[in-house]
Amino acid sequence: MKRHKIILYTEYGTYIKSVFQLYKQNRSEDRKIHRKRYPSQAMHALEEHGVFIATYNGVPQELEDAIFLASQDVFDLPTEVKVLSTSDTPYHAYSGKTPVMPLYESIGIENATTTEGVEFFTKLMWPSGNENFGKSALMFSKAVAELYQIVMRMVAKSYGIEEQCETLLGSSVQNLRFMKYLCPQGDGGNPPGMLPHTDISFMTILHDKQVKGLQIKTKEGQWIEVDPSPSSFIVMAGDVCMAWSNGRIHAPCHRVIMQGNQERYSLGQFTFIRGLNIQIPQKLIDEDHPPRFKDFDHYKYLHYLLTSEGMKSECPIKSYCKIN
Ligand SMILES: O=C(O)CCC(=O)C(=O)O
Ligand SMILES: [Fe+2]
Repeated sequence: MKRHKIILYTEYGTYIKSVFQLYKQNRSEDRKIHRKRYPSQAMHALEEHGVFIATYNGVPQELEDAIFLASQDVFDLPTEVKVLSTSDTPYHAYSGKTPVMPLYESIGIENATTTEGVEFFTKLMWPSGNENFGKSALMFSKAVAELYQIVMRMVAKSYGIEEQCETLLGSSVQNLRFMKYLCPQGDGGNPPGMLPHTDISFMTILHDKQVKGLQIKTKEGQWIEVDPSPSSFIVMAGDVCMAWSNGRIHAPCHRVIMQGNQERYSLGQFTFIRGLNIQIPQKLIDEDHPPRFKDFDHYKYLHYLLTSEGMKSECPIKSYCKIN
């Protein structure tokens, strides 16, 4: 089996630095924490911050170039074609330049780690085919899915729930979304690139073409700007992971603010859990941590988000399945 190197960087702003401080007493010389030595680093980062930046060598430079070319290719299509990307699942369809987020446009491939998923999308966009697009999307999605698995196995090892984790991984579906943000025009105040939110996924892995914009809110309420760098993948817990972990893992609020005069392209691989009830692992329940969430189905939760109750709720995951 191919082994990928993953380094959890801890040097991005105060946000990530505070993760570093946890380990400072054990290591004096370097600020990179290797997976073998500190498998619990991922778990701690997700509990404390809900996010960390992984430097991951599973996406070689050629694939990196190819996937951003693919992204440009899809956004260059006429709007009439892009709107053909519909979905029965909320938040999975094409979304473009809405009045609340006029700079933002996104389109996604469901089941992007499967040939069928990628072919379905490619044929919809390019009925006469686009081999380069299909190849890059599938390879990129598979590589990022591998990073997701590495992270989840690290987390599971720390919690002692390796078996349940494999079941969860077996039911994980990857949706790859291409995102594009225009630069703000004129001087009449900056419209948001993306409004503040927490993710509706189990986990999200973000990667951008090195244009700043993403900001993450700390538990203390401070917005931290994420500095993009090559090979950096932002691993972030979604609301569903928070509930699954019995509230131990934090799902951070984040947003995109466009500043400079460059368009921003980013990629998000969103993991959803299909065909398996989300259930808090027994090991994460004890006297000090009574169960805080009922079992639930991730896709039913997605549909709940569009109900009037879900839309009104300040924290839909809690209104949906929190035990009072
Ligand atoms: O473009 C980004 O970096 C963030 C996108 C995001 O937060 C989302 O799609 O949920
Ligand atoms: Fe997000």
